[in-house]
Formats: sequence, structure tokens, C-alpha cells
Amino acid sequence: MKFAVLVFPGSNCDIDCYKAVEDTIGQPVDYVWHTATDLSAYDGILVPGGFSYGDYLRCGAISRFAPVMNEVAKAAEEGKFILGICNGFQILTEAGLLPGTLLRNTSLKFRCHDTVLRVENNTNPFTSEYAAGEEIVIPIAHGEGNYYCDDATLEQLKKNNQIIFTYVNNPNGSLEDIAGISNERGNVVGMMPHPERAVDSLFGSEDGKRMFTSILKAWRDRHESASVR
Ligand SMILES: NC(=O)CC[C@H](N)C(=O)O
Repeated sequence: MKFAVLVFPGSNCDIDCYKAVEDTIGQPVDYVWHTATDLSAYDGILVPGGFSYGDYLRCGAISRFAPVMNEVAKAAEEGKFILGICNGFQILTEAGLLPGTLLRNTSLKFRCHDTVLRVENNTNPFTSEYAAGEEIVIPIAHGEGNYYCDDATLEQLKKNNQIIFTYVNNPNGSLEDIAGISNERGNVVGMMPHPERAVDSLFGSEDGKRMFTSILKAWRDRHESASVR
């Protein structure tokens, strides 16, 4: 399984994502610049955290116009696995690949600390290696992580099992404690907490590892069943 880690001007978690792929699942991974116009070589796309374009206008509002985002939309359409972390989540919502938006934290402060998440949906390609309802420790680092959507969208998220993670102690005012969601099809996930910063006990938690092993498992399952057919 080959991964792309997108890099925008101002990304700062790209190296962490790259290392997480290397260290947890040992799969091939490339940095892909925001001007790229072809992602066909990749099976998984990581949209990393950071301060792309300095968070000007709104977090992710400029990045979503980058040429590579047309390719991300194509990849989503093709069913490839796409994970947006923190600023990556913000970019995916701005691009319309995930519903809702991220508002400023209700504290109006940048919050940077570990959080406890509850796994709400472990039937998703990104979370199959967790137990349903399991509580895991994953750090956050954001100023605009307050997830919001309208009532009709929230109803859809619930109906389709698109709420992937919630916070046990809400750090930012997110609607219904939402920390991460998927698209309806389940192949695009966005989350504010950083699993790539929780892949080694030296970081204080290894609970992020299973997101990467889950993605690889989902990809292998898909390819094995395709080759059997
Ligand atoms: N770590 C991040 O990706 C931060 C995202 C964004 N710059 C914010 O502060 O909300």
C-alpha cells in the first residue's frame, strides 16, 4: 500500500505522518507537494496538520484551492482511503469532502494536550483494530477544533454511523463532543486529534498506531477479495 503525505506551505505535521507510516506499518510513502496534479500512484492519502497558508481567512480556506485537492476529490470518488488530521480535517471540510466545519475553540485559546477519545465506530476502515466504545489517548493541538454542523447534517452523521471518535472531556466546544467523522461512504475520515503523535510509548501513548494498522488491513482485505473474485 502506497501513501502520499500532502505538503502545503505551512504544514508542520507532514514529517510526523511520514514517520508514523514508516514506523507503524512500514509501507512506501512519499511527500507530495500541494501543486501536484496526479495522485494515481497512491492508495492512501494523508492530509497533515499545521498552519497551511498561515490559517489566513479560515483554517484550510486557501489550501482547499490547491491543485492537489482536485486529485484528492478524485481519489475520494474512487474509494481510496483519505485521512485528514487537524489542519487536514479543516482542509477536507473546506473542500466539501467532509460535512460541517471547524470553529474557534470556545475558550478562544490554542489547546495542546492529551485527550481521551471514545471509539464510536469501529466498523470503519480507519478504526477496525479498536474495540467499540474503547477509550484511547490521543493528543490535540489546535485553535479551531470546535466541530459544528446544522441539525440535518448531524442527523445524517448519526444515521450513517459517521461519527468515528468523540471526546470524553470536550476540549473545544465541539457539537456532541465530536472529535472525528467520516464521509457517508466511510473512505474519508477527518479528526482533530493527532494519531501520528501517539505511535510510540516515548510520546506518552501508542494508541494512534492502530489507525495506521487498520488502514493497511482494510486495504489488504479489499485487494485480497478483489484477487479472489
Ligand atoms: N495542529 C494543527 O493542525 C492546527 C490546525 C489549525 N492551525 C488550528 O490551530 O486549528
